Amino acid sequence: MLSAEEVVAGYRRGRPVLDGVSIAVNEGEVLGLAGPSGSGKSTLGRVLALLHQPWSGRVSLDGGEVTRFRHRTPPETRKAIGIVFQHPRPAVDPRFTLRDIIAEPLLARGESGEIAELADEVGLTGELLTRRPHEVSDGQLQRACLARALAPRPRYLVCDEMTAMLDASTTAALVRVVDRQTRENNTGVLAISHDEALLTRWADRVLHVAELI
Ligand SMILES: Nc1ncnc2c1ncn2[C@@H]1O[C@H](COP(=O)(O)OP(=O)(O)OP(=O)(O)O)[C@@H](O)[C@H]1O
Repeated sequence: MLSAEEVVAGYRRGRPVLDGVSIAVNEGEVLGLAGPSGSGKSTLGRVLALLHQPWSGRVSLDGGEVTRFRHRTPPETRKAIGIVFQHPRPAVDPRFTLRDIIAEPLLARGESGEIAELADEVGLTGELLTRRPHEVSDGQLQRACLARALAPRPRYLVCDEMTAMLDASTTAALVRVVDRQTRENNTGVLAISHDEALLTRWADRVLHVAELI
């Protein structure tokens, strides 16, 4: 289980965005997180992915506290929690090919054999892998970002408005990829979206940020 307990977090002193929020994502489930713009969904996703350190409260992985920035946690913890953002372009190095983008987390561990398999999993064909970000669409780049997030085979995946920029067919394709991960690898997913209809179709259960206090 990946959980946040009584988290207080924000960006400006004395103005918490999350004020005593608790949430738990179970293995093998898609938990939807809904709420209006500005309600703190992304902040909570970043707290769970260890990219935003809370002022107080805890983040726990299987009951063990991991409340630290990613770079200060052991590699197993970093590997266990992946994240995909709404906007793929700022999330990638524009000089890299899609293949290099997907390979990045694997090369660090000396494993490159899985790249073709991952690319196939997210629906990227061979020739596309040789292109750089400016030569592909947002949807194709987001597929690469999803493959990169899945490369370390994370046990939990935060999808922060992952499909908000994408057309209906790419949205459906990426949701299917994440669903397969959930079923086959028992990955726990936090699906963040302002689109309640999408969450109703996709998630096993849906929570609203306002309910978490
Ligand atoms: N990097 C930041 N610096 C300062 N304030 C921020 C930062 N990121 C978010 N905020 C503020 O924190 C509040 C919550 O933002 P957050 O992005 O977590 O909400 P959200 O529910 O995900 O909204 P959206 O769907 O619009 O992204 C907002 O008032 C936002 O302006």
